[in-house]
Amino acid sequence: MIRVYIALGSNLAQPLQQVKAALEALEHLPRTRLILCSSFYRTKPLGPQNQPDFLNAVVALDTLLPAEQLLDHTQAIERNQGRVRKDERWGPRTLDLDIMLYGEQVIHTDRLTVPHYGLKEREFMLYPLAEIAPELVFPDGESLASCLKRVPENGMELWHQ
Ligand SMILES: CC1(C)Nc2nc(N)[nH]c(=O)c2N=C1O
Repeated sequence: MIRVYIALGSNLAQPLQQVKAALEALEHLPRTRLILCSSFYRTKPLGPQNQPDFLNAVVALDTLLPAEQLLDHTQAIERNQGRVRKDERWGPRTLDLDIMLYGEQVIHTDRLTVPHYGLKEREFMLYPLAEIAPELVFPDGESLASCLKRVPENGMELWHQ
C-alpha cells in the first residue's frame, strides 16, 4: 500500500458539510483505506481576501490505486459536490481535494504534480499534516518539522462553526 496525504479545502456551500461528505467518499474509494484525518481548521484565504475563510483538513490514506487513478477519483468527488471551476483564479470553491504526497514519489505529468507545488509554503497544508504525521520526511529529504519552522500559522484556528 502507498501512504497518501490529501488536503481538503472548502469555503462555499457549508464547508463543514462539504468536507464531511468528501471524507465519506474518500473512505469508500476502491483499494483504499482511510487511516487518519486531522482536525478541521479555519484558515485565512490565500489569494483574494474578499472571500470567506476556508475550512481545511488533511487526511492520510493507504491505497493500491495508481496516482492518476486516485486523481480521477478525487476529481470525480469534487465534481460530484458541485465544484464549479470558476474563472476567477484562486477564487472561492465548494471543495478542493489536493494530492499533497503519494508515498515517496515525485510525479510530474500534465495532470499531476506531487509533492503539491504549494505544500511547503501553505500553513493550511503543513499544520494539519503535522498533526497526523509529525515525523514525516518529504521526498527531497527535508523534514516536515524543519519546514514548519519557517511557515507562520497565519492565524489559523480550530473550526468552531
Ligand atoms: C484559493 C486558494 C489558493 N486559497 C486557499 N486558501 C486557504 N486558506 N485554503 C485553501 O484550501 C485554499 N485553496 C486555494 O485553492
